[in-house]
This record gives sequence, structure tokens and C-alpha cells, in this order.
Amino acid sequence: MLHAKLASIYDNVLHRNPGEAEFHQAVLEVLESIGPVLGKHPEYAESKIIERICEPERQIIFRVPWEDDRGEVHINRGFRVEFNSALGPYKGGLRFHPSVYLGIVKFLGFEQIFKNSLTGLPIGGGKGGSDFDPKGRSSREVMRFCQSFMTELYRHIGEHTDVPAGDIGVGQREIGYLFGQYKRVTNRYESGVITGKGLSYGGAQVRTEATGYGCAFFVDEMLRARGTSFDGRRVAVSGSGNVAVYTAEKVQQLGGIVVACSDSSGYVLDEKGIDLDLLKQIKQVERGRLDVYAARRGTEAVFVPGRSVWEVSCEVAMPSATQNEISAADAESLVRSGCIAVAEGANMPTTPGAIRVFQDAGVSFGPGKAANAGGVATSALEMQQNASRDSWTFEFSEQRLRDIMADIHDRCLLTADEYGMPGNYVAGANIDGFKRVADAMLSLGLI
Ligand SMILES: NC(=O)C1=CN([C@@H]2O[C@H](COP(=O)(O)OP(=O)(O)OC[C@H]3O[C@@H](n4cnc5c(N)ncnc54)[C@H](O)[C@@H]3O)[C@@H](O)[C@H]2O)C=CC1
Ligand SMILES: O=C(O)CCC(=O)C(=O)O
Repeated sequence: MLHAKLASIYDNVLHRNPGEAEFHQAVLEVLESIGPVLGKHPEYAESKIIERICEPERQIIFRVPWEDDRGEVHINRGFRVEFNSALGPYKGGLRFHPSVYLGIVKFLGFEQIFKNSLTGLPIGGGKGGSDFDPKGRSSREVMRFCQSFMTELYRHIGEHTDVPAGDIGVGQREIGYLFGQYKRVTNRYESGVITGKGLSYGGAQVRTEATGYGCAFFVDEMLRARGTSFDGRRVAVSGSGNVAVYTAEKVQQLGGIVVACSDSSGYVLDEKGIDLDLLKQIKQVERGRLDVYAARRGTEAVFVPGRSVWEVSCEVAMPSATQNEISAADAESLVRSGCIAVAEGANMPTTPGAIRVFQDAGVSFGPGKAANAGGVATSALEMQQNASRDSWTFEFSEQRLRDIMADIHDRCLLTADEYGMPGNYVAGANIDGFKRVADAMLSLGLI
């Protein structure tokens, strides 16, 4: 039930942003948490902080023309939503996927404001991308697309303005092409303009692994808070991209057994634990599908086409693919199978109904803006290293990540306690993330 003032703000968001279902969902989740904050802080309502936070500072939409290997011309649409810069330059990834439209970019940019705030680092919130589908495209086609995309985007970004990174469909290969084109059109070697770079040209140790490792560290803390650990526990991960692979790697290092992962064609069940070298070879080197994993692994693994990985019984579920991938029915089945912890490696993978099922069943539920904040936090560390022309070791960077994740975990719990909702990580993350941004906005005047 929304506080009356928040209900009217939400109605206005629906009215002003028609047809953007994912953005509406992300806004509602935050508004549902922050009611108690308004009672303690009337100054936020007086200055219309919430109305301002729900309105992006700037939205850029542009044409991206490019030519495929056969000489055919294609036109895609590019987006960058610069949502909030109260805490620092806009910061957030670029997503290349055919489902991308303004509502997806706005939901991701909105989430990013609070996530980035939770890291405690000086980064505002933004997100971008395109409806370009990289699947089946050659590297030369991807390069031409990235060059065309950056030929427009470059005028809107900068190390003190807006700093993109990767997301679905944008990994180190794409970041290289994007940075190369930025450097070419601006004639500036401005390393801090984009993060997720390769180590040979200004990238940071652990950025590739950071979102997945960070999510595993977050679950480690959630399990510790329940008086238990990963040791010997069955874990299911969705996806098999950047976040999923490094989630699985760190979970296995922490003693869990990752028995399943997926892609958009189905899932693999491997009771002995996913063979990460084989998975990386197929997904990162060959860019192939998961059925190849089962075929090469032999009798140890089965590939289940066209089904959801959430039918696999597990004690820990780590959704790491895409938004709204866990339905309420999936959540009920996970709870029946003995699931005690869920952490969102992906952004908003759990539907509102599924979150209620988990919370009602006493499952520890870590929302994405807390659990997957390790990626953007390590991007902010990459910016620090670029600014000081320094590079840190893997061990030091991983320890920084671990400390940041433990701190986010503890602040979520402390804030949830303070506002009378013990154990509610969703409320803790939303309130803590919101308050830091709101306080900065109050200090900066009416901007
Ligand atoms: N890369 C990063 O640093 C961060 C990523 N995230 C989020 O993590 C999620 C995954 O991103 P990445 O691993 O970077 O992308 P990726 O492109 O490396 O991997 C995406 C994976 O999700 C799967 N997938 C995509 N759509 C799907 C669908 N409709 N059904 C089933 N599987 C599907 C793909 O097959 C692939 O395995 C996204 O929600 C992203 O926003 C969150 C924080 C940081
Ligand atoms: O590293 C970054 O700047 C962005 C990561 C991201 O897109 C996310 O946290 O969803």
C-alpha cells in the first residue's frame, strides 16, 4: 500500500511515461519502500525530491546507421538516459539487445541511481544502449556498429560528465571498439571516459569478474547473517554471460556447487558442478550455445531445451540473465525445493509477485541494486586508477570489492532495522540508496 503522497507521484509517473512497463515497475518498488522516510524527513517532500528523481536529467535518442558484411545498410536506435548526477558523473552500462527501448533504458538508469549511491562512491546514475542484435554478427559488423554508435554518443560523454560501461551484449570486445572510436573522433586519450576496458589500454583488474564475484560475496554475507555458509550447498545460476560465469566461479571457490546455468535456448543441469573452463571456452571464446556444453561434457550433464532453469531444485538461486525471469510460480517452486537465499546478479530479474513469495517464506532476498553493485563499484575503482594513472593488483582490487559488498550488505540490514523492517534487504537498499541521493540533491539547490 503506497503512502497517499507517493501514490499521487506514481500516478503522475504512469501518466508522463506511457507504455514503459519496466520503468513503472522499478519506480513502484522504490516508492513502496520509502514511505517511512517521508515521515522522518518532510524536507524531501517539500523540495519535491522524489518527483525530481523520477524525471531523468536528460534523455538522448539517436540514429545508428551501419553496413553489414554483404553491404546491406541497417538502421538501429541508440539511447543514453542521463538520470541523476547529484553524486557524480552519470555512470552505467550500455545494453545491445533487440528488446531495448526507452522504457528498458529508463528502468536500468533509475535502478542505477540507487545502486551507485549504495556503493558509497562518487557516481551518478545513467544507462544506455541500442536495439542492435549482436547475435550471429561477425566481429567486423560489431565493430562497424560500435563505431557508428560512438560517432554520435561521443559528444554527450566524458570522464567528468558521463561514463558508460558494458551490460548485456556489451563486453570487452565492444568496449574496445567504442573506446577506440571515442579516441579517434576526439583526439583525446581519455581513459576515464569508459570502463570495462582491456588491461592493455587502461582497464582495471577484477572489473571483468566484479559483478559476479561481488554477488557471490553478497550471498556469502547473507548466509553468514543466517548462521550458515555456501559450503556444499546446491546453487542454480541463470544466464551464462559475464555475470553468470563469474558468479559461478566465485561460488565454487567459496564452497558451493553450481549445478545449473542457462541461456536463451534452455538450461544445463550438471550435478557434479559446472565445469567452468569448458563453459568459458564455449561461451567466451566460441560464442556458442549451451547444448554444446552438454555434448562435450558427456554423460555428466544434460541440456534441457526451452525450459526455465528455475525448475531445478537448489538452496541458493542467483538470477544473472535478464529482467522479470523469475515468476511467482517459479518462486513457489524454488521455495518448495528448499531455497533459502536469492540474490539478483541481473537487474530486476524477480517479478514483484516472486519477491513477495520469497519474503513471505523467510528466504533471504538480495535485490540487484545491492547484490550486483560490485560491477559498477569496480568501474568506479577503474576511474580512480585512470585518474591517478595507476593500476592495482588483482588481490588488492578483489579485497576492495569484498569490503564494499560487505559494507553494502551491512548497511541494508542496519537501515531495514532502523525503519522497523528487520531482514528486509529490499527496503534497506532502497532507503539507504535514496537518502544519500536525496541529501545531496537538497544541498545542491533546485537543479
Ligand atoms: N555486466 C555487468 O557488469 C553488469 C550486469 N548486470 C546485469 O546482469 C545481467 C546479465 O548481464 P551480462 O552478464 O553483463 O550480459 P551478457 O550479455 O554477458 O550475458 C547475458 C546472458 O543472459 C542470457 N539471456 C539474455 N536474455 C535472456 C532471455 N530472455 N532468456 C534467457 N537468457 C537470457 C544470455 O543468453 C546470456 O547468457 C543483466 O541483467 C545486466 O543488466 C548488472 C550489473 C552489472
Ligand atoms: O560498470 C558500470 O558502469 C555499469 C554496470 C551496470 O551497467 C550495472 O550496474 O547495471
